[in-house]
Amino acid sequence: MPVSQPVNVTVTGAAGQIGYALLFRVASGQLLGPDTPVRLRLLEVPQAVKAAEGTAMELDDCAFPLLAGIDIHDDATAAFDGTNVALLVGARPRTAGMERGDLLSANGGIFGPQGAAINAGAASDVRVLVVGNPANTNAWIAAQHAPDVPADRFTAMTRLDHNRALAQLAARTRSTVSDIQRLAIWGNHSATQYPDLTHATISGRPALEVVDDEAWVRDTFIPTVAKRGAAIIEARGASSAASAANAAIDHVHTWVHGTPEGDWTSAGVVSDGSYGVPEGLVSSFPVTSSGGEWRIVPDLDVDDFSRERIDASVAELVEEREAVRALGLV
Ligand SMILES: NC(=O)C1=CN([C@@H]2O[C@H](COP(=O)(O)OP(=O)(O)OC[C@H]3O[C@@H](n4cnc5c(N)ncnc54)[C@H](O)[C@@H]3O)[C@@H](O)[C@H]2O)C=CC1
Ligand SMILES: O=C([O-])CC(=O)C(=O)O
Repeated sequence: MPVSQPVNVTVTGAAGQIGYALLFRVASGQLLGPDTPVRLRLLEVPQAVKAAEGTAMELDDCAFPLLAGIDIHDDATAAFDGTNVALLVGARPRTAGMERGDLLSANGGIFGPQGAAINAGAASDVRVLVVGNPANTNAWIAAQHAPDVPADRFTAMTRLDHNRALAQLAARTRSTVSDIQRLAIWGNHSATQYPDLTHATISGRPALEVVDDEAWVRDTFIPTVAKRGAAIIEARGASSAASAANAAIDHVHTWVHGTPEGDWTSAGVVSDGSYGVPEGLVSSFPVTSSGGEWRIVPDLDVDDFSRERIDASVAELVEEREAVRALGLV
């Protein structure tokens, strides 16, 4: 990615609540670093373009030295033309009475064309992060419509789950999040996800030994992390926004700048068949990043409990993929 030339960052759903928490941080340099100017490309549906214009006015008013310009679009082809980083946040949320198939169908109608637009015009180094739910399957749909873009450029966000797990474990063990390494989220960004402590360490000691309470891990830690999105909605009356934006910043920053030596993080990436996850599915794995590429952490031992949890979440991903196929969306 160029350092002196502005990097084009396209954000879809720019007028939504995550968009509002995300754009200012991108423009201030937190996404790509303090030496990289950015040009923002905002994509919204026509009825939300005016709100996006309001956000753009506020971005101007911040006088960010790294912000090289803002373009606002209601057309995906224009919004992704020449884009280097695509943050696909805008999605059709689930509303009362909506079945899973309806949600997949509505989002297939968004992420298929956006994948095609990325295929048609994005820069050759494009990196895509899908935040909009169902994030893994939306990323898979977009990738299916972008045959000329290497599939590993399409990723789904499970960094929020990873960060939630770090916070829960730190609180329980009276440690800090920086003491914790090698925690992992596996599977789907949904309630079936598997937050895995079996390889995690806290200040170098096995996390499970520090916790020393299997029942807490099984009955409290895992469900708390997996259902945190619903708990935030219940408490706030709206879904996670600032923490989701923060995780998107973390995901792309790590992708571009790498993981620290000896540690890893979690991201939804296209499976290469590792750990029995069918090739091609976008599943969360423990991953490292270096040279701008994610790599699934190889050769981890998977115990019986973990195997069962990973398989259950991956089964849900397979079901989503089959439902999308049955709907004729790919
Ligand atoms: N992966 C994750 O960890 C998380 C994912 N999410 C998901 O992120 C998505 C966005 O959340 P919020 O910002 O809170 O929603 P929101 O409803 O506040 O904003 C969504 C925005 O997307 C726009 N939009 C809809 N269709 C679009 C299209 N085809 N092109 C461009 N823009 C479009 C809407 O006009 C709206 O402004 C939701 O799907 C939510 O479930 C939220 C939190 C965490
Ligand atoms: O649960 C939701 O609707 C939003 C979400 O993905 C999360 O907060 O993890």
